[in-house]
Amino acid sequence: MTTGGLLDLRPALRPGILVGPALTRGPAVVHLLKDPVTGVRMEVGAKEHFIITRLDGSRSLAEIGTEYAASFGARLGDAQWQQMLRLLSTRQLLDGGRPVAVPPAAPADVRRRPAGSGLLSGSTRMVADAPALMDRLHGATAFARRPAVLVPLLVLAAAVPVAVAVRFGELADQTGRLYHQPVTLAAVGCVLWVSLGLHELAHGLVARAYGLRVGEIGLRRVWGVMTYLYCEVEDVQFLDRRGRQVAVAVAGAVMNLLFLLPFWPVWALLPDSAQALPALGGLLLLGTAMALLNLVPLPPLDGYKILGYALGTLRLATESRTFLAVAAGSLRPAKGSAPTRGQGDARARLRRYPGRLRLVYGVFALCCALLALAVLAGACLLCRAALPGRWDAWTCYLPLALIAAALPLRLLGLRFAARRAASKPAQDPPAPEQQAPQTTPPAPQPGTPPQQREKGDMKPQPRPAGTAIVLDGVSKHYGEVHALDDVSLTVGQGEFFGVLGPNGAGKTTLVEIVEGMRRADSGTVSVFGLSPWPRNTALLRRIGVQTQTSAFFTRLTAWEHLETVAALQGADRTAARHALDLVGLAGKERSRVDDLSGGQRQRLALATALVHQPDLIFLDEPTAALDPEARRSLWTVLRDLRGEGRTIVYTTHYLDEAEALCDRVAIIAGGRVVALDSPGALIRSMAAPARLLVPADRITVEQARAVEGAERVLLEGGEVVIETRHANRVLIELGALVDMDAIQTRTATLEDAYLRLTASPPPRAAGAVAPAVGTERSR
Ligand SMILES: Nc1ncnc2c1ncn2[C@@H]1O[C@H](COP(=O)(O)OP(=O)(O)OP(=O)(O)O)[C@@H](O)[C@H]1O
Repeated sequence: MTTGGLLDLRPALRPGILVGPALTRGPAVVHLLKDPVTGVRMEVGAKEHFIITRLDGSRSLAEIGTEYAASFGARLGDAQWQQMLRLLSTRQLLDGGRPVAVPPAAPADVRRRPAGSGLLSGSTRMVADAPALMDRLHGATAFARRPAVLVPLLVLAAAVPVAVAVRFGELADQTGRLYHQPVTLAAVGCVLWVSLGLHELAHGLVARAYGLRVGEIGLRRVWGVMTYLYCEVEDVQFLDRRGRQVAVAVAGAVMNLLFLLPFWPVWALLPDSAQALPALGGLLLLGTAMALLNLVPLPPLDGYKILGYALGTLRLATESRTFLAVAAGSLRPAKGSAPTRGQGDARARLRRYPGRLRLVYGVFALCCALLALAVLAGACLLCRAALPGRWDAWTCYLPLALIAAALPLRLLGLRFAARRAASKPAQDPPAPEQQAPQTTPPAPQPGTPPQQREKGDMKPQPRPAGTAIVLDGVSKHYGEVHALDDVSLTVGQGEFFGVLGPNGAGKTTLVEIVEGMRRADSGTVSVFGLSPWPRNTALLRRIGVQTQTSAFFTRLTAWEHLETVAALQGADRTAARHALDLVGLAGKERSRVDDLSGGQRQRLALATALVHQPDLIFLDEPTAALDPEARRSLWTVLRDLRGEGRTIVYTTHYLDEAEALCDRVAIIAGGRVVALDSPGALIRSMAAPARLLVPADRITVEQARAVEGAERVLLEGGEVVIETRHANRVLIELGALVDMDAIQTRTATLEDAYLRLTASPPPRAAGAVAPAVGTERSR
């Protein structure tokens, strides 16, 4: 590939691409990017953002490069520009690039009712055209946005909690009486339910006023005990001013307080003997409490969003937890005089947090702990107030007693569920986690050609935000063989995570421990917040495992096989159809399994792992033994899966595949993680030289050696290969000797980085090579 003219290009970002302001996630500064056509969201680092915001069609890459060098003190090489452009192009973000592949509209029940969403939990869309409704409401409420109306309204809303505080005694007394009037209490509950609906609409209206879109309005059911109106507001984090983001989030609570205003004068004017007093007093007190409780900064309440927006942080709670874990890890007492490897890593990670963020995450964690204590204390006081006098002496300890009783019950429940799963896994009810509504991102269009390799730090944003897998200090040995040694890593939800390493490195052991098929000797493993060992029924349905030796019902047709697997998994025929379509076997449903080609069987194995729509998929070399074309077309399927927001853990020996597909890879050698980063970052970190290839009949080895900047010259086949870290300079020099079209540039690949990293693996503990006798092996 020739590079001449690259820096003269003047690319532009496609119009309409949303680029968000700076946010902090963990110790890093990131920006969100969203393609409004495909709905795909990504996170980019500050440097990528710097470049992307300058791609306006008027500036050349050379000019942007100069600005970049002035700001970051480093020049971007051709290889980096190529990576960046390729990445933007494959993500269809460049103007005039590949036509945008608009994802097909998924059927409403697929979008709104993912696996686990049912009668008791889930969401139902209530408004056909939510944006149009919001437009009309926006017009109708224009008067309220005038400062002359808005400011007094806000003052009145703020006055409501003050008034409640002043008249708290009377209101509490009347609320107490309300609890003895169940019918009136239910009526008050209904009024508050209406207030909750208005709360959601208020979020939508303020968002609409700032030009945001309301995606959907509907009813959400939670565990069959609660139903409430929701209004999905999109892209709040893309608003350029934090004040506006906060305004969208705070609007709901303000609406709840405004809703109470008309009831105040009625309540104040009623005589003391009026029968309606408990209802009105209860409404005012409970309505205000509802509004204020919503402002508590804990997820998923509005107060948490407000705090995140105000501080400009992403996933504050998760990142605070991570920060605490890192801080605790760095303090862990060392076994000997020197810090342990894990402790050293934690200290290095801790140093990456700037002082302000340490304060933010630390204070947030502390406040959460205090809030939890305050809630517990509040519950104790409530018990004391609500229960009859003779219990007074000890009723205040009731919440504590309940928590103490709930813990062993919960543990018992988990054990029971695990045993049940072991005996008849197919008939377990869906896990509650799975029933929680979740947004399925649009899948890329079927048939989209396989994308090119994607490197660099730009990663699609994991959806939904959160962690899928956390391993902390995991070790495993088989007799004398230490298969895993103090492995710690985290896989984000929605991440495509590669596990690479030479034979015997410990990959299978690692994956099997996460799957819950093996028990770690030490360390902790958590999958979606739960321990996978012993086999955890709540996790079984969220995990799909594809192995190279997937068992098939070979005498059945592909469709019968999938239908059978779906039935065993408790999934319906729609799920089997979805899985079959997803892997591109739609035309093969009538073929018998043993008549399928190797590639088609691999696809069927994938469909088998997917049939119950798991959130986390383990893939073990799904493209092994496939021809190049079949491999590439399976890549498309895997990308589609990734596009659906699923988390994928991918074990492979094909490094080109890992480079093309994975957001991050962990390279394991000798039972340890020797590198963990995005393929692009790993390649850069190894600073491997670029290779320039010139046909041997155009240049001699001696001439090539004489070129300034050439570090190593080899004769490979019919090519003279020049290795250099100064490809630009060498290219210019070579241009004087041979025609530019004859030069091919090969930038460093993940394979180069991998070979260097695994060249001298850390020594495995005693007896690493010889497998121990008598231990079990399941794969
Ligand atoms: N059940 C077992 N009993 C004894 N030793 C084992 C057992 N399972 C794995 N090992 C050893 O543990 C080490 C790690 O094995 P593991 O299968 O996890 O590596 P791997 O990276 O998956 O290898 P491959 O690339 O061949 O699949 C190897 O030295 C292996 O011989």
